[in-house]
Amino acid sequence: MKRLVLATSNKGKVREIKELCENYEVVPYTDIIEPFEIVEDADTFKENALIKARAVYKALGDEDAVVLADDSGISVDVLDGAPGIYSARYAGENASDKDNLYKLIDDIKAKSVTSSPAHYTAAIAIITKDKERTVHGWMYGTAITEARGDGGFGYDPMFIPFGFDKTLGELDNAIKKKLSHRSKALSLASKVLKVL
Ligand SMILES: O=c1nc[nH]c2c1ncn2[C@H]1C[C@H](O)[C@@H](COP(=O)(O)OP(=O)(O)OP(=O)(O)O)O1
Ligand SMILES: [Mg+2]
Repeated sequence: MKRLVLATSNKGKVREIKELCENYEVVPYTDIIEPFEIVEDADTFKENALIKARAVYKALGDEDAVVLADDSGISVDVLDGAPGIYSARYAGENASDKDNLYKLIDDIKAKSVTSSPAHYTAAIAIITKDKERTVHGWMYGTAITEARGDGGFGYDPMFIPFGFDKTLGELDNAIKKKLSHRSKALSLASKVLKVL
């Protein structure tokens, strides 16, 4: 089985990517080398995914490694697309998922609405010795001003995917697996990986 090293320290992403890439031995880089800080200072999801994948590829020092990074976030229409690429640090540099979630709820409430169209974006970068590749996936829906359910991670308790009336915190995991920005991006990524 081909080994895929994930350039992430987000346990929610690791769990989802493992579930979605059954044909690979998926290993977070933190299982191989000491975790280190990666500064995600680009201004697009794509460039930030490349920064993470390049940093881990270099740190592994194994030219045959296949490294996959995910940079993702939620964009809320009523907030002109915020937090977007700043999703992980919306409530501050060391903010927890909960801090970010409740700040987003407060900021939507401050617009005097109880919901807003929103979408998730995932950019996936894959690096091998000869090439860098990127793919994207999106999931559209509604951001609401309360947290419901504890499934998924991050902003999932306040996100209702289009066509449903429950949040990703409440819905069965199988639904997110089918619909998510990450699963769509990974489905394209799997086509890239097949030709490696
Ligand atoms: O499916 C999702 N369900 C809920 N929330 C999500 C999802 N996908 C991304 N998100 C949120 C979490 C975090 O606030 C930000 C990602 O930030 P992002 O920098 O890509 O990830 P991270 O810092 O947590 O881990 P790492 O950079 O090590 O991969 O968007
Ligand atoms: Mg990050």
